[in-house]
Amino acid sequence: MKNEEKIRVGISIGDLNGIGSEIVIKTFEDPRMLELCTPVIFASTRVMNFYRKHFSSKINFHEAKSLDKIAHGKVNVVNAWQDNVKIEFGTEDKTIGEYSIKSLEAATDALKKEFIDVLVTAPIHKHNIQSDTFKFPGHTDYLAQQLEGNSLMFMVTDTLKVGLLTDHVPVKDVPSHITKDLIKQKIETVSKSLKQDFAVSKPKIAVLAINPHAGDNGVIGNEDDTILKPTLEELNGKGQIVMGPYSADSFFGSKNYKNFDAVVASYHDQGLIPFKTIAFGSGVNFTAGLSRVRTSPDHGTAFEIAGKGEADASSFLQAVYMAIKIFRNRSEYLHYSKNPLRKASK
Ligand SMILES: NC(=O)c1ccc[n+]([C@@H]2O[C@H](COP(=O)([O-])OP(=O)(O)OC[C@H]3O[C@@H](n4cnc5c(N)ncnc54)[C@H](O)[C@@H]3O)[C@@H](O)[C@H]2O)c1
Ligand SMILES: N[C@H](C(=O)O)[C@H](O)COP(=O)(O)O
Repeated sequence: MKNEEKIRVGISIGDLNGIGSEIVIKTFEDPRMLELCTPVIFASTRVMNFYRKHFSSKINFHEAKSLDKIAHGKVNVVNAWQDNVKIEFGTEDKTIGEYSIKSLEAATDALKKEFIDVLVTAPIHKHNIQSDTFKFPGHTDYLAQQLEGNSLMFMVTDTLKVGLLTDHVPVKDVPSHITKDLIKQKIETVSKSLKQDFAVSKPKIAVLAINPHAGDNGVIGNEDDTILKPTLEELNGKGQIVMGPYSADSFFGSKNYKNFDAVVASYHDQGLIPFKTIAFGSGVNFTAGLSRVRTSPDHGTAFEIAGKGEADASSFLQAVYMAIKIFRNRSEYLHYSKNPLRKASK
């Protein structure tokens, strides 16, 4: 990216029958957004114009005929398909699911080839995206395979950050996934992301217990004593500030989370219920730990309100802001860590 150019924000359109199109249009119909960034929507001009009419929006789309024709100052649309697609808001449809994957694949390819700087994904429907060729439970898992690094589902706002040890894992399988190596890798990723993506120089991290009341000395499970505690001790011995395991039930109610830069939860709902309760609408789902930046809003396809003009676009807007902020922080961090200030000679 040249310095004088705006950050190019790639957008995968998500499930065409969900609220993705509405939140994307609501976000970019404000012309001030074009002063901040250059949006590039991966869908089709035909389908985007259908949405424009449906939502009676004044937004104008610019068809970028190829990735090197992305125009600054415009809301670009790259055709990820040419077909005529029938939209039926609120309907789960396998064929529609295929278009969400075409959009995601085209956007990911552009991200890898650096035609876009960051990726913001509108919500997909996890059931109708499944096929013989696409068997991922979500964006995080797909991008983990496409990009370099160790992925981490990191739910973030400016003041609350929750990372997960396990993400799209059925509850019955959670304990077998939580190994010492996984804990070390995820906490290391949280720590690195706090430094490079959020400019926290000495991260302070809290870890939630796996079992109720941290197992109560083995009365309610022993994983906290046998796996989590010794691993946290080891990490602390290496200079990280990692505290816990804390009983998860009272951790957010007591406001203890405010004492930390990030909280690590053992499994999806342990972390996402408090996060979405506190931050629904302003929260952002960030895939940390990978070679490129991807964010998304903290909600799904919301089929029951799709097409009605009722969708709240604030979380998508925050996802765009957050992707830009992380991209800038990371670029700065990488620049300065490659060129550290020389020590003064004695
Ligand atoms: N990033 C993603 O792609 C993503 C994120 C979460 C869920 N999902 C998927 O979406 C599908 C539906 O999931 P769900 O029903 O559990 O969650 P959901 O977020 O779609 O809906 C939960 C509730 O919140 C409401 N809601 C959600 N977003 C809203 C918005 N922007 N404005 C107003 N109300 C909103 C919905 O109407 C519903 O009542 C599932 O397949 C799920 O896996 C995808
Ligand atoms: N766990 C996410 C959430 O509830 O917001 C959601 O499933 C999306 O996951 P991906 O980002 O992997 O699609």
